[in-house]
Amino acid sequence: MASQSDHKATVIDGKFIAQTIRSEIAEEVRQLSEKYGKVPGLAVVIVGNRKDSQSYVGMKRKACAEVGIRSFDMNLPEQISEAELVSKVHELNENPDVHGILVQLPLPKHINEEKVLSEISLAKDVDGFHPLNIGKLAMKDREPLSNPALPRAVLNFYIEVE
Ligand SMILES: Nc1nc2c(c(=O)[nH]1)N[C@@H](CN(C=O)c1ccc(C(=O)N[C@@H](CCC(=O)O)C(=O)O)cc1)CN2
Repeated sequence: MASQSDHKATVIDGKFIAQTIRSEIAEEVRQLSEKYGKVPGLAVVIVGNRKDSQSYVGMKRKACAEVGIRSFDMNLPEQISEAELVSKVHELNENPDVHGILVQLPLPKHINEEKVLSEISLAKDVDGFHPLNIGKLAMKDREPLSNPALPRAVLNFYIEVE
């Protein structure tokens, strides 16, 4: 039986691993653009002025820029209605240059988060927060969208290539 002393602690260098993954993604994005003329696009939607949310969103937009993913910034006012926000999500669903959508949480109290998240196209749900993606609803007559053949840069994006 293995004793505790048989196990050596390994220090994980998270910054190095993150940098390695980002470099790999940057290369995959470059190849995707070169081969198919398609640049992955991520829409980052933020509602209101919460400092923490703004900071997370800023980091996500910066990370996109670093690897060559085009980010579509949508900064919406705190007072936006649920119906208006859903309509913005629908616009992004229809935009062929937007391959991934994330809505920063939490949303203001007057907005039903689950309703908004359920309006994000399943194919563009980068957070995987859609009720179908988190398994709150059963998949009916649908093929799972995750395709292991897609490179990591587009794992959560769905880009149709000819
Ligand atoms: N659309 C989304 N909204 C929110 C998410 C999300 O994943 N998608 N998560 C949080 C906010 N958030 C990112 O947006 C986030 C919060 C906290 C952390 C985290 O790892 N915290 C660590 C500290 C990390 C560090 O210091 O480097 C911790 O708490 O231990 C990551 C992401 C809500 N909204």
